[in-house]
Amino acid sequence: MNDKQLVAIQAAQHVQDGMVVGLGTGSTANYFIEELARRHRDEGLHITAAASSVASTIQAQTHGLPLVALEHLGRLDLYVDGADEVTTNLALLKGRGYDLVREKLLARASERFIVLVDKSKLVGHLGEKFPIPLEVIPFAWQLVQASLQQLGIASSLRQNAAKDGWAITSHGSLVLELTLPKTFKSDELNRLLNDIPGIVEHGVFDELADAVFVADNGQVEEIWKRPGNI
Ligand SMILES: O=C[C@H](O)[C@H](O)[C@H](O)COP(=O)(O)O
Repeated sequence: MNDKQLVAIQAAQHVQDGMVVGLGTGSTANYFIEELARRHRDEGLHITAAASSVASTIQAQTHGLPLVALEHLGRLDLYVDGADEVTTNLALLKGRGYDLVREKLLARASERFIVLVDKSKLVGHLGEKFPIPLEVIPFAWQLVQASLQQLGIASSLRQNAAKDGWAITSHGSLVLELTLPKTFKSDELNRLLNDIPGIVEHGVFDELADAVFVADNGQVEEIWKRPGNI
């Protein structure tokens, strides 16, 4: 069993009967969906799931999890997802995939948000290893880029790796990737990006995670924001 699978199985133990559970996107979240489906099938665990992307919808359908559309949700009990970077104050960088909007909606609407990473994702500040992704309304990308330039932040459109052209999200947005000229505190960066019109959503998840489960060579450490809140 690899570290991503290990941490996902541990997170699935936090799911209780009757919960509404948000399903993240990515390779780690896929292991969580598999384990949740196994508990649903083998242990009769009764849950309702909400998917954060087209990819996690298909993963849940393939494994036979009952899904509810976001339109029908007012709140969730638990959201479980991976992340690209995690700081010591549990701020996250997400969005190497394409589904920031639904991911942040679910993270915000959930009673608890558990993040699953391996040790390689721990960083000193956001943007240390990856550019910060922004989903932007297609007709606004140059205006958003100009707003960023005024703040001294360079950005470029994400390319579609599989074919010529630009990356397009599930909601038809373009993706701008930012290279930060200096180290920003996560709350400062969050505020700054929230203030720019034309940005649909961005990859800085500040003050949203309740716990980060970190896998390291077959061991899992659970870091809870409020100790004892397990
Ligand atoms: O949009 C992508 C999500 O933020 C993923 O949760 C993140 O990229 C981590 O993915 P993985 O679990 O595959 O490392």
